[in-house]
Amino acid sequence: MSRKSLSTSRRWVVKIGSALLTNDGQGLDEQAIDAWVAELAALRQAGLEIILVSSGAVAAGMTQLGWNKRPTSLHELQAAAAVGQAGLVQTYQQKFQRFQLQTAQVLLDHDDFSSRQRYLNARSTLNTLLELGVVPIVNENDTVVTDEIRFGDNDTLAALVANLLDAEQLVILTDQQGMFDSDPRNNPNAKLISEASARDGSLEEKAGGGGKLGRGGMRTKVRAARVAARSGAHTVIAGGRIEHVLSRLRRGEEVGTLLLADRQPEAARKQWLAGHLQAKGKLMLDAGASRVLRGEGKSLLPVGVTQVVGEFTRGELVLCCDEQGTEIARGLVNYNSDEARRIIGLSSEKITSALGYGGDDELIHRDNLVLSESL
Ligand SMILES: Nc1ncnc2c1ncn2[C@@H]1O[C@H](COP(=O)(O)OP(=O)(O)O)[C@@H](O)[C@H]1O
Ligand SMILES: N[C@@H](CCC(=O)OP(=O)(O)O)C(=O)O
Repeated sequence: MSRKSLSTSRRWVVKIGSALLTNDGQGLDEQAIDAWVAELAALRQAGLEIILVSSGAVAAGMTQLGWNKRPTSLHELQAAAAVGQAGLVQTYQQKFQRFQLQTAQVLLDHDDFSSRQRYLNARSTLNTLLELGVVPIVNENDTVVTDEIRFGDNDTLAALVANLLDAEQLVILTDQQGMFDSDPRNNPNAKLISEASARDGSLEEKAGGGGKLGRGGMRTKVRAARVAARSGAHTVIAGGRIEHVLSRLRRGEEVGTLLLADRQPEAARKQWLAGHLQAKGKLMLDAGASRVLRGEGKSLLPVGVTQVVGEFTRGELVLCCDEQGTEIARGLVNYNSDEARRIIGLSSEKITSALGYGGDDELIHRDNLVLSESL
């Protein structure tokens, strides 16, 4: 059943990562881009709506500026992205034109997802482009974001775009055949995972970081699958160098790793974006925790909580309130209310001794937390 959804879905977000797009850092891999564009164009012409999330601005800019080492300072990365983004989009534009397809550049940042108005605006523009038959090419707006708010990797951005547009499928193309049970760069015996639930907690332990060109590695891809699953989108992580990878996926062939969403799209969407869940309790936060949640989008740790109000079980929705009692976020809690009462105020390493058994470090993981202003 699971691979069948790839053949029947109508809207895909396809993400192509930096590790794939560049010739080992020596500019854009034009031949590879030719092959993906040909496949994407064929899928589009067969009626599948495609949103392309493409990395490569920094890598392309580095070559144009004659730099052979990726800079570490934000301002140099931004300068490289500003130079490279133009060339990147122009490359796609020319290649899609051969198939009589128009492209559009869409640069998004964190604020576009957290502000309801900008979120709705981005959604309607992207939907209009799709209705017009245009292929939107999305990247992070690297030149304006700051360290605190940038996604950094495009896996997260692609998952949020899948949420935004109710895509049924997120396809992440990378430089490995898919997700392995450990990083194949370090373990030659690593085995490819064919299928798992996007919410399988053990995946993150098997996922390592990225290579010298990519940003997030497998870790951000696993997290992206979980984010995509919120709106019901399944995720495939597959090798971008596999011949005809996209058409093979479309045919339902067993390529790469399929991470299944285990919620229906409508339910997930209502829960997370329209805020339709009934809150079962409240966590009162100290000033530090409120600041971190609001400003940095981090997980909520027990140490920052001063009081637990109401009764709830693990996995239920609770409100997070600041010292004034104002709701600042809501999320799905990792402990029931009794356990939460026993661990609040404690640092994460003390959770096991307080409860007599081990559990999550966070009271609410950031993937399960939404700031209330974004609802
Ligand atoms: N369990 C795993 N399975 C596959 N790849 C993994 C795993 N853990 C870490 N990786 C690494 O993730 C890298 C891909 O991520 P990244 O370098 O960020 O590329 P991209 O630019 O495509 O996002 C691979 O080259 C691989 O070495
Ligand atoms: N926005 C950046 C992409 C960041 C990046 O490399 O992400 P990823 O492809 O997920 O490793 C760029 O265009 O260079």
